[in-house]
Amino acid sequence: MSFEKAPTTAMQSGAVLRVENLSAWYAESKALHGMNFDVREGELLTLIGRNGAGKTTTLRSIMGIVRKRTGSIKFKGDELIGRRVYEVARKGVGYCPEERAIFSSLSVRENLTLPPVLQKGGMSDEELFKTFPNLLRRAGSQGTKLSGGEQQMLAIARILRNGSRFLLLDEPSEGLAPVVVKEIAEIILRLKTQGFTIILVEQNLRFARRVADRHVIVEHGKVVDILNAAELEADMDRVQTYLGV
Ligand SMILES: Nc1ncnc2c1ncn2[C@@H]1O[C@H](COP(=O)(O)OP(=O)(O)OP(=O)(O)O)[C@@H](O)[C@H]1O
Repeated sequence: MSFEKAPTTAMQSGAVLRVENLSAWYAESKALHGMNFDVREGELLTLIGRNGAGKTTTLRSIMGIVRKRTGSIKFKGDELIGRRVYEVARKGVGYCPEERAIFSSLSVRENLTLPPVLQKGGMSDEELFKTFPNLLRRAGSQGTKLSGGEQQMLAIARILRNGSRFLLLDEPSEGLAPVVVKEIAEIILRLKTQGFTIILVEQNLRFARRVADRHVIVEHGKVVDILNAAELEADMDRVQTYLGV
């Protein structure tokens, strides 16, 4: 598999998202234990770590899906802790869950147009279909009839249409064939070039390496290391040790 190299991000300005001492719970069970990291405008950051490390919980905590949290999550200076999911979404944060959440009985077009536009500047249907030509071909097909890759594209397209400029993508490559993974990587790189800010949870290190500016390594609900793309390339052993591969 070969990817184009990620475009270098222009010197990033300040943090658009700042996570400080974030802890989170599922009922009485603590899943995050004081996470600290930030994301700069236009940056593509990955969360990497073993199964159960807390990557998905971090995205769900930012989005407000996990409600029981302490610490601070500041988005453009506003505190997100205490906010409801719809309020976070209205601020321009889009979440694409691992399970993709496609309405199976609806067509591609209906899946795209059903959710409300939350922010001005969402992609028009024309732009969307240009970015995702496969979806144009399948516009009338039912959600269940789509391949895994098409479902992933639809899930991403949906949050672009609603105007989100800050994207939380949970394992978009999961379960997809290498050729489709490559297509998704190219779409993500294009979004980055267009100025979207992205947090990507990814187990596929090869995929993560090709698209990201920085990598946040998560272990037992904590950030144990942060490496930029060049540092990761220079010290793959370090990352592989974290991942246990
Ligand atoms: N709905 C839930 N209820 C209770 N515990 C949960 C729930 N979801 C996750 N957990 C627990 O929280 C911890 C962090 O899980 P999380 O899904 O965030 O990890 P992850 O790094 O995303 O791993 P994976 O790639 O396996 O999803 C794990 O111990 C997991 O068992």
